[in-house]
Amino acid sequence: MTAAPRVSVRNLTKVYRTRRGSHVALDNVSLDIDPAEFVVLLGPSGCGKTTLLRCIAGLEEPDSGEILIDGKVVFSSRDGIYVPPEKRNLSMVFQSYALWPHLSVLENVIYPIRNSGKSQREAAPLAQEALEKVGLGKFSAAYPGQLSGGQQQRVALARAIVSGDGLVLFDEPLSNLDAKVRERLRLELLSLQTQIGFAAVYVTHDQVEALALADRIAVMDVGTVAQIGAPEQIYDHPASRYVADFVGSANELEGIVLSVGAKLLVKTAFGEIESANFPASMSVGQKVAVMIRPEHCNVAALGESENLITGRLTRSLYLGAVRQHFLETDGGELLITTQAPVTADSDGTLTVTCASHRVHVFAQGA
Ligand SMILES: Nc1ncnc2c1ncn2[C@@H]1O[C@H](COP(=O)(O)OP(=O)(O)OP(=O)(O)O)[C@@H](O)[C@H]1O
Repeated sequence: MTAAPRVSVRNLTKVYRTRRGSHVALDNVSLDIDPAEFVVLLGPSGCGKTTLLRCIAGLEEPDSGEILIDGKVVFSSRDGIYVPPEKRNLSMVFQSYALWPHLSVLENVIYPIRNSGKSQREAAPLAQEALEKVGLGKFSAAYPGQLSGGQQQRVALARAIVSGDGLVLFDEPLSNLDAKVRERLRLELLSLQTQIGFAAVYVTHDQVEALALADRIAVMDVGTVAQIGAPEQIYDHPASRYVADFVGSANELEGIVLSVGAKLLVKTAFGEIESANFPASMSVGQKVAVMIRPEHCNVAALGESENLITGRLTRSLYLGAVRQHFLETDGGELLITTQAPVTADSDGTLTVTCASHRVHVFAQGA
């Protein structure tokens, strides 16, 4: 038997009404989050991820739909139920840390425990233990202003986990921190989550962060969930051009289907391209979008014949872990990435190949 979801969002719609008109921020969104699952809401600015998080938290009241936390209805438009945030048994971590500046680190963490009715004597050791867990045991007497951004976010994390709620909501918690601290905290957050076993809903527009943290990523597109799945599934099998484009980088070109079989043959500006990744409903003559990730293109070896594209190598950039190369072809520019340096032929051109199972084709407009 599988455990009941920690969070169930059912047919949630939220419309913001302003003097300039109304804006549908969430359009019939449904989503289940398992206990101890880490779900990342990913998408560009304005797609509705913060609104969804705030609706789960109870900071925003949806127009219609239902939200259940641990099987208990906390919002239902049909039954007129709206449980306020403090009664939803969840914690939140914000981008701005939201610590009390006049309280010590320990007192900041004690605060939510006291609010839940425990005495100071009961709360203090629990708060100290949470601070030890985030590596700040020695800083309990310090004030937030005396700590670095990363340390302040650790205090916020301690405060979120101390309540023992099974659900923690994160609103871009690492985006104010520099890259190194962000990477460190990502790892710490993951090990805390594994250790404690809370469910996490985490908002970000940073795809690397999403891929690194998530059990499942929900890619959002103007108020809807465009695709939800494990990071590998989202990256390797994007359900639409939008998802393919937003997660990872992609060369995109338009094409027309020439033949449909086990593989699809498409006429593009780069020449004829074969794909083994295409929707079932393709037909000859149909206009399509072809997507090839830069890292799936390799320099063609002698005798190679699959999906060859030749272009003039105009620039190679060394980026440390990878190298980026730009090929000017008759059909436009192609970006490829490699780990090893590449050398153009004596006429300045380079021929690359891309395996057909790495070429994605979508119906135009998908
Ligand atoms: N209080 C509000 N009043 C009116 N419109 C709002 C309000 N809050 C959000 N919106 C609009 O709803 C849409 C979704 O906003 P939301 O903040 O959920 O997006 P987001 O994906 O979290 O974006 P970001 O990454 O920029 O925070 C946006 O178009 C936004 O302008």
